[in-house]
Amino acid sequence: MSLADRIQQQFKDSAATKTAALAAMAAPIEAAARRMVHSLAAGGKVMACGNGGSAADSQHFAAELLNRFEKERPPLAAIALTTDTSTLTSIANDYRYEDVFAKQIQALGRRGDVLLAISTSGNSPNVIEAIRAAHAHGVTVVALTGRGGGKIAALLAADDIHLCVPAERTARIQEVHLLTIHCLCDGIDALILGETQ
Ligand SMILES: O=C(CO)[C@@H](O)[C@H](O)[C@H](O)[C@H](O)COP(=O)(O)O
Ligand SMILES: [Zn+2]
Repeated sequence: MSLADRIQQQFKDSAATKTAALAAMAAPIEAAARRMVHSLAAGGKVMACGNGGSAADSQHFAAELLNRFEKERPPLAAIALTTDTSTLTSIANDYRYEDVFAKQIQALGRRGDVLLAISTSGNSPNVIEAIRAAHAHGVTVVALTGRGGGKIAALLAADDIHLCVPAERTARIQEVHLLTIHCLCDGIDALILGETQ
């Protein structure tokens, strides 16, 4: 296959994955946006975590909430747990890499907060420990996964929300994760600004 053909195939696969994901994900994305607005309106905050590309997604989402997405509205309480290298390296060095997000949630998590836990495989141990810490502190989990949700699917509580991309390939899953994050930002803004009910 030529390089041009490979590129064309990636675009086609990405578009097809997004179209296939719509049916499975639209309703839980709506529920997640409503849950986040409910938490923010009650004085809660949204925390986000993940590894690699999902760490970047966590930061992308937190920045769009705290600063702005597409419209003027008040800054929203959001934090990525992936950014403070002193915190991350000291927890990984003194305890375990599995604890890098969980310990931050133990310190910062309050009942009614929301954790956006991102993992394409659903199997990253530090994201799993973050979900356990969230449950222990009354923090609702919105899990953004793929590949059936892996171990995270079995770990979620009844009132958690699972946004699972019906795809197997990490890159395609991540592309739907970014679309999902932008749907959440758009939905949160529309609810806060009274543009939708
Ligand atoms: O962006 C990519 C691959 O596209 C990588 O950086 C990827 O995020 C990393 O391998 C992560 O460690 C994968 O973790 P997870 O999605 O399985 O939780
Ligand atoms: Zn990537």
